[in-house]
Amino acid sequence: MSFSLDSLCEPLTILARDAGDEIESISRQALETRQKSDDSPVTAADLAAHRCLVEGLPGIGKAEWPVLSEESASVPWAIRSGWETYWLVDPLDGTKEFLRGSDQYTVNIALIHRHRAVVGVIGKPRTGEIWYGQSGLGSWYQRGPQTPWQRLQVADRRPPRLVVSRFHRGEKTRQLIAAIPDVEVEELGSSLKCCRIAEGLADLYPRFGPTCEWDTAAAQAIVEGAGGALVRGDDWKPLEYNRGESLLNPPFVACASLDGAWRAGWDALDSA
Ligand SMILES: Nc1ncnc2c1ncn2[C@@H]1O[C@H](COP(=O)(O)O)[C@@H](OP(=O)(O)O)[C@H]1O
Ligand SMILES: [Mg+2]
Repeated sequence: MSFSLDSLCEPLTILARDAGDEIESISRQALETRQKSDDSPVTAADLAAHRCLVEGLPGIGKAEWPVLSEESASVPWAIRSGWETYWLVDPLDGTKEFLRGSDQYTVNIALIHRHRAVVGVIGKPRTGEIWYGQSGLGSWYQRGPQTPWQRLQVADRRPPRLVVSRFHRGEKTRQLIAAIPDVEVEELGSSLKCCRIAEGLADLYPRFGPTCEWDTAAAQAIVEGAGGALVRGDDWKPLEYNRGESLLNPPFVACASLDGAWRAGWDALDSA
């Protein structure tokens, strides 16, 4: 790509914090909730963050890069199929967590180039924390606007530490947990599960239930930048983006290592 990705870090970080401020300025008590077709909620906070990102992104990177947002995702495949480089965003990932008063929701911004997530930014609006990653090159964490960036590196522990969704788990996740001896399990909302892996504080995030491309893109760049992987659960290849009409991801795992101590439990599940 004839573009210096390093120059994106500062403006993307500022934009993710601005979108987070939009979310925080809206009182969750007064929120009206509408259900989307996949039965997930959408609120004025999602829409305020969406507007902030859609207005801000064309001024970052190249103006001609399109923006695909969870809140404006109905771009026909006939148009999307011509996109080589575009922004893929989830303005408020973890809306259910937001509505229940938890702080486990995020703003996700990814740059996709030729079907791969090359840059990812995840902001945690309640705390002002930011995770930034460039796939294969490095990932960093910043606690707040004036604090230094820290380099992230995955750590592969035995016995493995799993992170799972609080609301979207399913029977197969339960079976996997039962199949891994001495496993530790932490429940966490949104893409923060992948941030935990990038930080070296978790080893595996299995996701068998449905997710959309904007849920994983930023997280994948950050996990890969920290030395980990985010792969399909069937062929172990990295998740790819904008490959067809559907924006649903297949089942996947994010992990510190594909040969982690959890793998025997996974293989036993597959052959059962
Ligand atoms: N039936 C479904 N189809 C598609 N995506 C779904 C879904 N159920 C949940 N999700 C995705 O899972 C995300 C929440 O994940 P988690 O439980 O790990 O926090 C939701 O993010 P949003 O809150 O952005 O809608 C949503 O995108
Ligand atoms: Mg989401």
